[in-house]
Amino acid sequence: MALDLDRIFGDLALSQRQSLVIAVSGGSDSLALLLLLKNFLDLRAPAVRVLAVTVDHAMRTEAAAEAHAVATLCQKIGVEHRTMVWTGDKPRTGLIAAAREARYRLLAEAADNVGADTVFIAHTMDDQAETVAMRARRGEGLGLAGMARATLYDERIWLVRPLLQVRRQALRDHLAAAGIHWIDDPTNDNRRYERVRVRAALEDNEVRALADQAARAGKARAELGRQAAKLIARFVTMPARGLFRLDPEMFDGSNAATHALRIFLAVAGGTPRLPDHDRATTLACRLAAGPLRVALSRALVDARKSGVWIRRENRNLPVTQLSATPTLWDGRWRIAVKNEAMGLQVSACRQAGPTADAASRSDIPESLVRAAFSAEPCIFRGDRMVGVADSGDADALGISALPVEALFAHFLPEFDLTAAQALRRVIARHTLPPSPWKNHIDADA
Ligand SMILES: Nc1ncnc2c1ncn2[C@@H]1O[C@H](COP(=O)(O)OP(=O)(O)OP(=O)(O)O)[C@@H](O)[C@H]1O
Repeated sequence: MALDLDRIFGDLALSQRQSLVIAVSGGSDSLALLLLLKNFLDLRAPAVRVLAVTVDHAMRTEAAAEAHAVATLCQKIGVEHRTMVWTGDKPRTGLIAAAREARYRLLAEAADNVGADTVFIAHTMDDQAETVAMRARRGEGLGLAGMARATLYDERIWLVRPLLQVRRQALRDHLAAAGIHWIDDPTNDNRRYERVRVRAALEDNEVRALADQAARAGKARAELGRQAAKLIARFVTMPARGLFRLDPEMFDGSNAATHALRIFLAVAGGTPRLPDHDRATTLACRLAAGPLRVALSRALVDARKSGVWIRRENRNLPVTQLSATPTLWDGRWRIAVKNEAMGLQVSACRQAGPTADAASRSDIPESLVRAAFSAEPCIFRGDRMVGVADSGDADALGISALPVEALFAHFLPEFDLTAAQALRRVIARHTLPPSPWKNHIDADA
């Protein structure tokens, strides 16, 4: 059966983009994506510039020749190609995860170089089914949504997966019909990997069922995010540095209220994952009942008459030497210094600071403003405090400090975008780029 290009790509907002990157390993899936995308653009958006990128992880000797084979094919079909090599030392443990991290970094770098905000990757329905099966085995609730059809990388580049509804065999048939050979990655047969074992155990008819289940779970998660975004817009504020106020009215027993609570616990605590679902649900119920003070997932929740207040728990705050390469401090701030030789560190302020504005408002408890401030980042030289990390004093020393939300900063699946945008309005950060899928319903719509 011929693959329907409009069905695969038709809902993507491509024509207003000047350039796109496509990640091509040389395997069947990404080669097929390359041909299909090229055909689609020739028909529907011929002005868009396409750059195919192959990452050579410098881990197998054949990799350079494989990248070269992709380059040759690209030349034949009139697509620009670039090989990006992962240079530098490889870690002894966690090599696969490090390679993946390096791959996305290099793909994003290639995209930056051509002014593209979109990188196409070729995950298929088979990959999706395997992902969901693996996550189900580990008991990950929200993970059952699988991979999103678009994921925002480092707050700026969309990783787009247009083939999540296409079977791998259909792609191979397409390549065979075009007389194109692909590379078989030997790790695909190595039973040491969980994914390979899961793949082998999946019956053919289970693949579609699991992918459909993932699509339904993805929709449900997006809906939960939209409901939570509405609650966030209505009930959440950040009246002082590092201090969130959730209106007690928000806690109406809904899943959306629990979801919003989990988001702010993660953001205040600087964690890359949402806190445990069941513990957060219990907490949301207790918050509706009355005053309470409890720590969960590095965040401290203080429920008073004046509101439900959330801030970073004042424990285990790191002390980090500053360098020219930005460090993620406490999962909450990205901080760098131009001149490493100055010997500056960042650690928690630990003292009352210039927060008089907020504290002078009678409805904001001053003790909480001070407590929240003391867990914010300050710059130190030895024992002497130089200033708050994002103050003019620090700026004058060549320090750059940007708040980040570890929860959403690195990989943000499209189904969490609406909630992330609502959060960013609360903390007054610029909004994130809209999904490249035209039919995404965002909070702004
Ligand atoms: N070496 C590479 N160079 C360029 N693109 C690659 C490379 N390896 C993988 N990709 C891209 O990523 C897609 C997914 O590849 P693969 O399934 O091997 O990665 P993965 O490790 O499972 O990815 P993830 O960890 O994101 O699920 C490929 O179809 C291709 O688009």
